[in-house]
Amino acid sequence: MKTLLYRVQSSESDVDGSDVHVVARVRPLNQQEVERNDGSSTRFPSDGAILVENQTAAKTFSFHGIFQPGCTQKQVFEHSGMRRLLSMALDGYACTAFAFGQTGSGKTYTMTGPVTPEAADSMTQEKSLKDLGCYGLIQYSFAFLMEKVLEGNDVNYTVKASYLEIYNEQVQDLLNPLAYESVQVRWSKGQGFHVENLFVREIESLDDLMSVLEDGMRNRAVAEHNMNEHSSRSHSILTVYLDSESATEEGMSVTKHGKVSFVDLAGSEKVKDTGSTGETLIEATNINRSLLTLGNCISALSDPKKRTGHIPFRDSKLTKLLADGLGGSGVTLMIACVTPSSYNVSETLNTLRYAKRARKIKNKPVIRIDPREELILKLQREMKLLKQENLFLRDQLEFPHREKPKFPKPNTVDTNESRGKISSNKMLPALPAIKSTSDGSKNLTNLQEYMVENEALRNENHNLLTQHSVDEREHRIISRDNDKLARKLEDLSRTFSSSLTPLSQKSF
Ligand SMILES: Nc1ncnc2c1ncn2[C@@H]1O[C@H](COP(=O)(O)OP(=O)(O)OP(=O)(O)O)[C@@H](O)[C@H]1O
Repeated sequence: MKTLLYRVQSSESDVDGSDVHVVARVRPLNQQEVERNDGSSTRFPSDGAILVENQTAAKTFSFHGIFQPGCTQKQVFEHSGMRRLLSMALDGYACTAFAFGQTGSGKTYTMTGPVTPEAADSMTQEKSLKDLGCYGLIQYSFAFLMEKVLEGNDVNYTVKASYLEIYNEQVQDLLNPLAYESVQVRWSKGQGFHVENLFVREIESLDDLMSVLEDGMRNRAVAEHNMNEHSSRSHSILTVYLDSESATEEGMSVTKHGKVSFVDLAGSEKVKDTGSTGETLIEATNINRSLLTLGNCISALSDPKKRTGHIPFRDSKLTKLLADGLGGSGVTLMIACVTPSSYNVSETLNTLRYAKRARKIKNKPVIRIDPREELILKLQREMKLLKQENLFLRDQLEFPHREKPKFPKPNTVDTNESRGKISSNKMLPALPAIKSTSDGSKNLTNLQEYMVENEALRNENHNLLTQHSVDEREHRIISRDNDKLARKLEDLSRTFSSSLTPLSQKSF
């Protein structure tokens, strides 16, 4: 029987993306580890479970999915939850996929595939999801995204991309490497933490996206040390922005601002193992410091008692830029990369402990949409409900149905309080013409018109309700009067019939 190299947890409870989706990937033993006769410290007892053992103890961890050594890149793409993450980005959510783990554990391999000059050279040859071979999650995701974007399905997408690295606590624009001094992380109320002056490239094809990756990777800081020939000395974030324009049921055009960020973290390293000195030692210190801050944020966010308190996002640029996906309004996939080598068992345990904590983080994902357009949409939906209520009330009162309003300014409501009578013609407010446009000033006009229309409908419904209760009260009073009259009539007829009794029967 063929053994499955990936084991995914079967129950998919998190449908809205509020749980951080966590999977673990174990790479094969490398040549150095084989030559050293390292044993394997990992086993895979059941779906989504990984058991790590050292000389003294064994510990089992459970994740959404486990990828064993020998798993293909395609299997990781298909079964890691990546497709779902991308679909959510296409729907307007801010999504993040990030790989973390010790140096040499396979983060860059998982995200972009093997880093060789040949691989980079062939990157810009137009490819499809089927022929990506050894490429990583990023290229598979690009192919998936562009397939969906070009399909369209009543949605118009505008695609852009940026690529940055955080090197020694400085943000550098990998698509515009000469401009690093002007690239700063800022915070604003509307955007949260964001990078100012980052170069954003317009994308029209899969080829364009591949060249973003290729250009960025060429500029990325890489160095050799004892544990990895091509070790990333920086954290990199490649972001694909997906602005989508679509029509709502009400015929309004809405723009959503989805995005997906692919984060390849630099690996934590024990300097005595990597042998880092000079420049690489400074890099290692910065890498370890920012990863420690990330670890502190994850610890605080995974603890129900601490998650509402202070989270030290501001302590590093990395955590500032990941803040939205960690306990914020984004959707996140984490890939914990580990080596099976018994020599590195304590690092493997550390990575999996962080991954376990990350599973407890709760996000509150929201679709990113222009607040004014969102308000218009809300008003349109409210109007629909008010109109339904209006129809119902008019039916109850046997009033004629509301005519389609033709004039652009609000009308007044006839509040004939003495009788509560409403003239159905007079009270019709304006119904604004609904325009399918995303143009700001027209949107503002629409917004004002909808507010006026909804206010008028609310007033009208209120008056109809008042009218309804007035009618009911009158109905009750008339019924009572009628009852009284009926009783009086009965008394009268009784008196009358007794007055007609023959004289002979009367006793004197
Ligand atoms: N799943 C895998 N299958 C085959 N080879 C792999 C796999 N994962 C990693 N490797 C190889 O292991 C080596 C280290 O991988 P990689 O550079 O991706 O590690 P990393 O975690 O990104 O390290 P660093 O933090 O130092 O950048 C590379 O030669 C890579 O090709």
